[in-house]
Amino acid sequence: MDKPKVGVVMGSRSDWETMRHAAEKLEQLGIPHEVAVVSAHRTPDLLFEYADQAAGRGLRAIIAGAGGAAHLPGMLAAKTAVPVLGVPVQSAALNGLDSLLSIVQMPTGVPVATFAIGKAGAANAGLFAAALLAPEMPAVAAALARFRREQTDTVLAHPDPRQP
Ligand SMILES: Nc1c(C(=O)O)ncn1[C@@H]1O[C@H](COP(=O)(O)O)[C@@H](O)[C@H]1O
Repeated sequence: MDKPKVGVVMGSRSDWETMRHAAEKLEQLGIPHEVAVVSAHRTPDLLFEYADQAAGRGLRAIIAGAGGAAHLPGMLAAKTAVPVLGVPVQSAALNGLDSLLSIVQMPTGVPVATFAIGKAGAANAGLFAAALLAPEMPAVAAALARFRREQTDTVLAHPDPRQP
């Protein structure tokens, strides 16, 4: 098994229904990745350990999803220079606006690349990680180019929205 290049982490198992869309894109594009629940609130020591070891283990990006008071992506970014891609998970109380604002409003000096709320954001975070890796992984570059071509072809093949 290839060493993981991307870590997909989330604050709770309940986030998997959203975050699986990131993992599926990585799988589809042939990117070795790992998946784990890591929480700034519930497992703070594990969070620090994960961040401390990320670069040394060869991770080139961390996709971090969390909902509500979504501190996970920002805390990871505080502890590692590995790029953190933050995915706001849709919350029950505030529809994910709380998650989005918690992730996007980072102080200067500690960036988190923030994606859209929910599964579209998760999928795009997976695609963005692929774009980060493409220059050093020709097979990923080719898979990404193929994905985009097929996406375009699908739209062009069905230009009339009245037709099924
Ligand atoms: N935002 C965070 C963090 C964190 O930021 O570290 N850890 C868990 N959570 C979030 O709490 C929500 C509810 O979690 P439960 O469903 O387990 O109660 C989840 O969306 C999770 O991401």
